[in-house]
Amino acid sequence: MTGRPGRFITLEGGEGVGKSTQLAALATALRARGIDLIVTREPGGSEGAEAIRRLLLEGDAGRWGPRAEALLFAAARADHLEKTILPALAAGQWVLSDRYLDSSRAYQSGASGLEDADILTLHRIGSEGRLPDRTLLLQLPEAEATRRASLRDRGDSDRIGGRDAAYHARVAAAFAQYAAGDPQRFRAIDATGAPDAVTARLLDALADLTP
Ligand SMILES: Nc1ncnc2c1ncn2[C@@H]1O[C@H](COP(=O)(O)OP(=O)(O)OP(=O)(O)O)[C@@H](O)[C@H]1O
Ligand SMILES: Cc1cn([C@H]2C[C@H](O)[C@@H](COP(=O)(O)O)O2)c(=O)[nH]c1=O
Repeated sequence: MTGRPGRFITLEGGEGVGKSTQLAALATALRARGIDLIVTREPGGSEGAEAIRRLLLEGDAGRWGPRAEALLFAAARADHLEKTILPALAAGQWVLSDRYLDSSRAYQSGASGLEDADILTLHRIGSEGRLPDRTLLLQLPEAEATRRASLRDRGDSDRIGGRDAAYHARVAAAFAQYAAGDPQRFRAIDATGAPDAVTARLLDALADLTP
């Protein structure tokens, strides 16, 4: 126990925006400021949720329809929250998560056509509607995101990352819309430029929460 409240921070964005790179850099910078934290990810972050991750991301494009996919993401999130996120917060740790609810809103609703209200209902049932204290949305121009995603995947993208450009454009537009609708929780971060410059922007966006 640190005596200070744990904070729940999520990093969101489309493919290739640099979430993994920035999560690692942010964790290092926050630890250097004396913050005790864990780094986690979705889908995954607990034993059960990692098993669901494999179901979701491996296999044929048509393995799951949009509804089954949304239910699986919600089930994985429920386990992740219960087994990993809530215990860490209760112990006073910060939790930095690579993706969370807003990815389901952007991918399964905004891009796949389910209702946002239905995704939020699944979240209420599965995860008591728990929201992050701050959501950092990394944003890149489409061409740069595509370039970085292909560097990352080297021709071997997963079931969802491999969807077409129009799908990923809808994901990016949905993220932007959700961020604009909730400026208290979201901060939109320009992810262009050198990694260190992006990390500095992320730290600025957490300045009101850091000790
Ligand atoms: N600021 C940056 N400038 C140039 N290249 C970057 C930058 N940040 C990350 N990259 C590169 O872009 C690719 C994608 O980065 P990364 O894996 O961090 O992002 P992501 O796709 O959002 O994360 P995830 O793997 O969690 O989906 C990697 O090859 C990484 O080295
Ligand atoms: C949490 C979550 C994720 N997705 C998608 C987004 C990505 O294509 C993959 C995860 O891969 P990453 O390299 O680990 O980012 O899953 C989704 O569609 N819905 C979600 O709720």
